[in-house]
Amino acid sequence: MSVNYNGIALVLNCGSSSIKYQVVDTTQEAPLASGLVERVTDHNEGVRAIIESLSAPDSGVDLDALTVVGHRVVQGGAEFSAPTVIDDSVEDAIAKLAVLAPLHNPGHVAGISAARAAFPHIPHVAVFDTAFHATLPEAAYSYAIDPHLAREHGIRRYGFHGTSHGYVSRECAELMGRDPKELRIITLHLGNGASADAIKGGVAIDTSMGLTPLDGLVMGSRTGAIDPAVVFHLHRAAGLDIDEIDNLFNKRSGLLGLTGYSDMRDVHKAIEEGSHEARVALDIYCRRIKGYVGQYMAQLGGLDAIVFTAGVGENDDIVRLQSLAGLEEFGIEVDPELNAGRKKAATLISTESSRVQVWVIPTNEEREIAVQSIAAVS
Ligand SMILES: Nc1ncnc2c1ncn2[C@@H]1O[C@H](COP(=O)(O)OP(=O)(O)O)[C@@H](O)[C@H]1O
Ligand SMILES: CC(=O)OP(=O)(O)O
Ligand SMILES: [Mg+2]
Repeated sequence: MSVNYNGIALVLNCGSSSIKYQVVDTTQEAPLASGLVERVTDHNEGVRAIIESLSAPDSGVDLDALTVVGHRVVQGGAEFSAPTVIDDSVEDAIAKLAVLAPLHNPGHVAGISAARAAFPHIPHVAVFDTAFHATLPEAAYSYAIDPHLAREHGIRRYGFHGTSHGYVSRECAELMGRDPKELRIITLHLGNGASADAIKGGVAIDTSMGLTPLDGLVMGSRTGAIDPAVVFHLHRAAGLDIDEIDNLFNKRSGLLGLTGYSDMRDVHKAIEEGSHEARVALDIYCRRIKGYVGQYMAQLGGLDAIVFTAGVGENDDIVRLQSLAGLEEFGIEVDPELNAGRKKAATLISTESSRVQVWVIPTNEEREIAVQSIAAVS
C-alpha cells in the first residue's frame, strides 16, 4: 500500500554536466520553481548558486518552508535499495560508489555537501536510480563470471534511470485504466543517457544498463553495448591505456563519436544536409532500441505497452517511428499521425488495431524524487 504525504521539497538532480532543480509543493501540480544549469564543472559551486538565487526575495519560494531536500543519486550499489536519509556515513558511502558511476556520483556528492551546508537543519534524502532495479531476478542481474569474484567486487547489473522507469510505467498503467500488477511494459528512457526496462506486474525484471550507465542503448556520448574484447584490442593494437578507453567509451562515443554531435537534433540536421555518417548513426540508434524491444517482449512473455520518455523519447517522432517500424507482426503499430511532433503531455501513438499500446509519457524525475523524499521523512 502506498500512502501519499504532502510537503515542499527542493530537488537537486546533479547530472554529469548539468544540474536540474525543482521546488515541489506536492499539493500543487506545477513546481514553485524549476531550472537547469548547463555545462557545470563544479557541482558544489553550481548548487550554491542555485540556492542563492532561490533565496532572493523575488524568487517566489520560501526556503524556510522546505520539508526536505531530495537528491538524485545514480549509483546506490548493493547498499541502497530505498530512499535514504543522508548523514555523514551515507554521504561517504555515495562517494565510495563513484568507482561504479564515475560520470555521476562525484557530482552528486559535491551537490549534497553544498546543500547540507546550506540547510543543516532540514533532512536530506538520497533517491537512487538503481533502487527500482533491486527486484531484478538473479539470472537478470548476474554476469557469466566467477560468482566469488563478482561478489567480492560488487560486479552485477545495477540498472539506472529507475526513478523515471518506475514513474512512467505507473503513469502508463493509470492512463490505460489497468492495475500495474496485470501489465507487461517496456519503458524506453531516451535522454542524453538512455536505457530500456522490462517491467512485469509493476516490477523491473530486466534493464539495459549494467554495472555502470555505459551498457545497452546508444547514447549521446556513450557506446552502449559493445564487445568487451574491443577494450583488449584497443589496448594491444592502438596502445590506449584503461583510462583513455574509459574516457573514449563514456565521453567520446555514441552519437558524438559517430557524428561529432551528441544532441539528436544536430544528428537530424546533419542528415538533412546529406551526412551519410549521421544517417548510419540514427540507424544504429534505432536498431539497438528495436533489439531491446524484441528481447524484452520475449523475457516478458508478451507485451501490453511500450512507453517512450525523456528528451529524445518525448520529442523525436522519427526515432519513435523508425525504432518500432516493421513490428506489426508482433502487434505493434504506431500511427504516424498520432506520433507526429513533440509531446508535452502523455499521448497514445499506436493505432486502434495495435495489440500493444504505444505511449509517449513525459518523465518527471524531480517530482517523483520530491514525493519519495517527503515519504521517507514522514
Ligand atoms: N526536439 C528534440 N528532438 C530530438 N531530440 C531532442 C529534442 N530535444 C531534446 N532532444 C534530445 O534529448 C537530449 C536530452 O534529454 P534529457 O532527457 O533532458 O537528458 P538528460 O536528463 O540526460 O540531460 C538531448 O541531448 C537531445 O539529444
Ligand atoms: C544514469 C544516467 O545515464 O543518467 P543521465 O541520463 O542523467 O546521464
Ligand atoms: Mg536524465
